[in-house]
Amino acid sequence: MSTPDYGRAFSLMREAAGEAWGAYTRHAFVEGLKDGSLPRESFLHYLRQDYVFLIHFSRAWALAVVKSETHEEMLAAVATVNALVAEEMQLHVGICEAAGIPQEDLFATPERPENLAYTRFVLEAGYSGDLLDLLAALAPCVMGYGEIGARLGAEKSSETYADWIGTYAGEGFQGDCAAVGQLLDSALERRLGKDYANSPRFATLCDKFRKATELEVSFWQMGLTP
Ligand SMILES: Cc1ncc(CO)c(N)n1
Repeated sequence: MSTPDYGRAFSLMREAAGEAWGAYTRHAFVEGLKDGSLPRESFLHYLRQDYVFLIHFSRAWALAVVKSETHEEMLAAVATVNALVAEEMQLHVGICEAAGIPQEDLFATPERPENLAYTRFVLEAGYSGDLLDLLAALAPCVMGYGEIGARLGAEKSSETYADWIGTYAGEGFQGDCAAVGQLLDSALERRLGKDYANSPRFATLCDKFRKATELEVSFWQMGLTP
């Protein structure tokens, strides 16, 4: 299976993240989703935490609207806020409701430190930086799940977590990843020029990308320990 193409900047940042990228996208939790061996309890625990994650993640994308400098950037950020709140969070509500966890309980889930660390890291990148700092911290979440979804959609050996896999492998989410990849490329070119990859600033953005990737690894690990 070929890896989906989410743009030039994403490829460069993923490359610069080194081993952390594989540790994230091929984590034991992910392999357990693929072959169905992940315990249901871990999955539901992860989903509850991820619902809280998505609340703060949506706030971070709303901050991307605030930090936008063009109408086009605003449109891309607004579309992502909507995809998160109106589509992805609905998946969590649906699966948890079917498992007997009502939506009110989901919203009141006590936040685990790994979850808190990740989302506040992303928000902080946006509060104290510009759109580039924020996007560098947001990109691993979006495109990482895009890569995982595409691979598991092609390689899964069990239907146990097919709903979850289908959400991230599907056209909707894959389209969101492509759009975020384009936003990242154009935001970089607008602020740093076409040769952005050789600017000193790019190295600091790659650091943010790598840090967020490491926080994704911790998030999966947290999922394995209900
Ligand atoms: C932790 C985490 N990262 C990324 C995504 C994809 O939006 C998600 N739902 N949860």
